[in-house]
Amino acid sequence: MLLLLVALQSLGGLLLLAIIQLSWTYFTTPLKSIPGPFFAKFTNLWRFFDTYGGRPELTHQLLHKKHGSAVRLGPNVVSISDPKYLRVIYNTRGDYLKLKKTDPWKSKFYTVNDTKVGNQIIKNVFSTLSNEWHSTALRPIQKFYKMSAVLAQEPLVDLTIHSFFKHLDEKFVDTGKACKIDEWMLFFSWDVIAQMTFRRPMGFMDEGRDHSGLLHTADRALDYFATIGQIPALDHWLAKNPIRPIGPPSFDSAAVFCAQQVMERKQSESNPSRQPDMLDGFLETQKVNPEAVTDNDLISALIVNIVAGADTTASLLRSVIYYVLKNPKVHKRLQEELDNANLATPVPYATATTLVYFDAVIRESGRIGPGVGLLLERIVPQGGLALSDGKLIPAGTIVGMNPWVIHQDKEVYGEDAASFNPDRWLRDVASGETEEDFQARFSRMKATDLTFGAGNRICLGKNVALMQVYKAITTLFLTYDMSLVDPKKEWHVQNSWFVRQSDIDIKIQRRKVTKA
Ligand code: HEM
Repeated sequence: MLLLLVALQSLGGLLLLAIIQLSWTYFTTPLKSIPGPFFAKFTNLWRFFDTYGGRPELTHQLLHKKHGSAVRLGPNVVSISDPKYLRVIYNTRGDYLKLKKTDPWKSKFYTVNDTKVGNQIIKNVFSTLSNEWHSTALRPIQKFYKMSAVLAQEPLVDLTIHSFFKHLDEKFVDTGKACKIDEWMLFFSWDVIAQMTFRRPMGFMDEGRDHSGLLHTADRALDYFATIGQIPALDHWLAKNPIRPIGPPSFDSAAVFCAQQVMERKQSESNPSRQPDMLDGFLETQKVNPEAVTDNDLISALIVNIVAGADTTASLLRSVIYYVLKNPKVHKRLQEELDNANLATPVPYATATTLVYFDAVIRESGRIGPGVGLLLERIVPQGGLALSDGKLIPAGTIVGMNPWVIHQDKEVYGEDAASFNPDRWLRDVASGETEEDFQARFSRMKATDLTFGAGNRICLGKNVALMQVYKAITTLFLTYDMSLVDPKKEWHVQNSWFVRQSDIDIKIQRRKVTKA
């Protein structure tokens, strides 16, 4: 009985302490005047559950509609939607850090993405919070992501497109079966990035399924990253638990695969007539400067290529296909442009970029359905962030923009910002828009585009992704007639930082006009 009383008293004490702490947070915070959901002002549990629900980008859109351009999503977290601040928060100086390790402010969202091998925490170019570490890691490999270097691998993309179409023909065109194009775009994107990286696909298209379980692992890892990233302190007790890690399945198999590729390549005879891939480039750099590029650095760079570059590209590919098939007029106009352009197949990247309407379709798909769907979190530096309404967001606050929110800005994208309309990326001759006005509007839209992030931490693989997408989509729409099995059905979307779309079943036939 006495024991029970003591337990109840202790529980009561703890509860009281928690209430005092929450009230203290609520009443003393300098962010009191920033509106937002009531519970978000006390605890990050609000955003944890919102993200767990799978569609946080929709909540963020609604909250900004209701409260304006600054919304509080956590006791120390503010979401910003005013495009004016995009170049302030995501600048090239990098003073709005993902967070310095020594900072007391505890964002650590990105560190959830670190991996733990034994007792060692392994960071990567994406997850690191330090600008110094970031520059050191990037310096030796950055040149391989420039468009000139990426173009040298175009034949490897062609090879993967040929293989993709062979599978589409055999499995769906010849049999008349419906194709789950959402899955096939994922198989394609993992195989194509592996081709460019190691001159070897991961085998998803050949198997026609997630034969290694890697795709499932990637999904679970992202679910974990997105949700636990809202209360990053939990990561220490879960995946990074010092005694027994409790978390998503690890990327061990991907790490082993990458390590094998490095070892095999080092042991194989060099063959100058072979199509070079990214690993060749990385190894060459290591030869010149072995201190700057260790084997571990190599493996880490290879893993990042696969992990950051496959799901994201699949997301954009699916967006384009879904929106085009949902909009028959857009589909028709796109096919007309492709048919009239006298294109070779697979379509060369340099030619694809000259197709004006196609380019508008890609930009619009990335705008309306960006592949990343949470705040790109940064920390306000010394001096704070002054908002135009006079409020000051103090140093140490976590701020960020969600591409799904900022891409809906009506002042930049027009009153119909919520709809899919590739025409917004073209000059509106019918209503008398001058070339000069169009260029100004176009530049503003581009400057507000956060599809690939911005500033010093902008997407490293943007050129890689664009080459894959421009080539695959032009060649796909040129070669096949595709339609949704049920044109009224909506796709399913799961936002786990990367946005995963599913339930896109299509019918597919070869078009008469072309032969691949
Ligand atoms: C359509 C495809 C892609 C999209 C939409 C996309 C989107 C993004 C975004 C929004 C960021 C910024 C994240 C932040 O600021 O928090 C980012 C960073 C990054 N992306 Fe991509 N990405 C794509 C493809 C790729 C590819 C193909 C690769 C690699 C080959 C890649 C590698 C990276 C890396 C390494 C970073 C971290 C850069 C840094 O912090 O310096 N991405 N990506």
